[in-house]
Amino acid sequence: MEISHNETFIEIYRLCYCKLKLLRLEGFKIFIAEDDVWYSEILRYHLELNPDFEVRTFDSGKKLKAALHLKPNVVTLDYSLPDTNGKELLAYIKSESPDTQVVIISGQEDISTAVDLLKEGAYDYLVKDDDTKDRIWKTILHINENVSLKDEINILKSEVEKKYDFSKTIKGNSPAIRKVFRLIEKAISNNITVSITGETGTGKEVIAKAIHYNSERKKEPFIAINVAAVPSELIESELFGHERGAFTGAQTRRKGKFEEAGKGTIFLDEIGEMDANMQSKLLRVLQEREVVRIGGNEVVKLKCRVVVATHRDLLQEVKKGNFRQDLYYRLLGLPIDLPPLRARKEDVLILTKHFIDEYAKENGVNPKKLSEQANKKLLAYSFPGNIRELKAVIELATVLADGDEIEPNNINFPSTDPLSDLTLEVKSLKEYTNIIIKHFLDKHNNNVIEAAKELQIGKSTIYRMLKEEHIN
Ligand SMILES: Nc1ncnc2c1ncn2[C@@H]1O[C@H](COP(=O)(O)OP(=O)(O)OP(=O)(O)O)[C@@H](O)[C@H]1O
Repeated sequence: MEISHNETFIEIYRLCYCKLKLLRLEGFKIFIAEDDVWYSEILRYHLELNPDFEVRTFDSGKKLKAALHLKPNVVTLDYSLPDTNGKELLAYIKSESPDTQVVIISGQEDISTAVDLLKEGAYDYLVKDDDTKDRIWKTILHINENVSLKDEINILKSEVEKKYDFSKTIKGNSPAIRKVFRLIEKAISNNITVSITGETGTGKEVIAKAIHYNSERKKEPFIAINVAAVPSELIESELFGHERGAFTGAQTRRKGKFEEAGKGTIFLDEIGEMDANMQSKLLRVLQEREVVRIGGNEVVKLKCRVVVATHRDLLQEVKKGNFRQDLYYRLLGLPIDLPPLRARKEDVLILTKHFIDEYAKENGVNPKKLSEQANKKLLAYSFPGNIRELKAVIELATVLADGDEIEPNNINFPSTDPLSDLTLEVKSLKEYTNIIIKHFLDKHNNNVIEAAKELQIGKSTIYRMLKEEHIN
């Protein structure tokens, strides 16, 4: 019997050893608290088959407590030690070393005690019998994998944090973006709600993440939700969660985004698109600082920071009656306005260089240069899609450029803007004027009155020019 168990162990061990080796680079500490010395030594023998496991044994609760500062990964705990019981020791371990996982080993099966202990944080409850060693092995393997995954998540998190070190990633040196940097610093050092405004693609989400990943909340979740992208009938349950059976289709209980954010940051993007009914619900949640899942009555305290963004002028929306004034003031907090790219031309070339370098790094090629004419073409364009559009344009230009230099013909704007080519060639004033008139006529479907209105000139001027210049 014993031999077949040994074989099973060694087999499982062989299968899993390589995986464990990959998963963990340092020793995995296992403490066995067991007053039956013989049983304790058998466990130690089996667990030490894995050279990555550092196993220590303790025959009393007192001795185990004295060694807890070594922060074991796992404690296997005999439920009835001579000087204490499993329940008391579990609570002690959880308070002194919260990351330590505790596997309770009991001489007898007692379901209600097992349930109690699991509720209080025990990882598993095993009954001593011939199979216990196999089951401990598997349980420890699970714990080891979980610890490795947690380590991996922490490494990824710190990489994300590095990525959002805003002084390195948010490019730009215009007075406008420098003002934004100063506001981000303010937002980082306190918990005030932040409202970010700016046209699409100006970097609102980048700013929200920079605030989160540079604040004290950086280890907690950053949860983003685009209000405009969620159908209005689902938004309440997305934000606040729901209980099982709260409505047709609610088959399981689900946490809302506020609850998911915990002590982190919730980013409500496109807040200006929220409908009136939902606005009043959100206002109540923000005022009371608590949420209740749909169909439930458990109150969940709100601990997250709120960052909102919109491309709309919210005050204007308040005036038009589309956005609640009280909600507007509750959300305003620290306002950060991101000017469009066309209003910070200094940043266009800085961002262009950044995107060229980024592309080269990602693709393992040398960064290309921008010819002077290509520079001019970029600066003359209005970038309705802002930084997102610039990034796409530069990536395409880098691909299209044959040599080391990006030429104007490699730069293609998705939205054709004839005015952007205006300064590329030297023209007479009359020629410039014709191009402008043609552009505005096109824009208004040849409606002379509308074009004249936008250009703030008389319609007869346009008719005269059409006649003189034979413009169709
Ligand atoms: N200052 C910046 N430096 C470098 N890259 C930036 C900067 N601002 C924005 N970007 C890049 O531009 C793109 C658009 O940014 P982001 O998604 O944050 O814009 P947005 O304003 O939230 O857009 P939308 O309103 O459409 O949601 C992203 O690829 C982002 O990495």
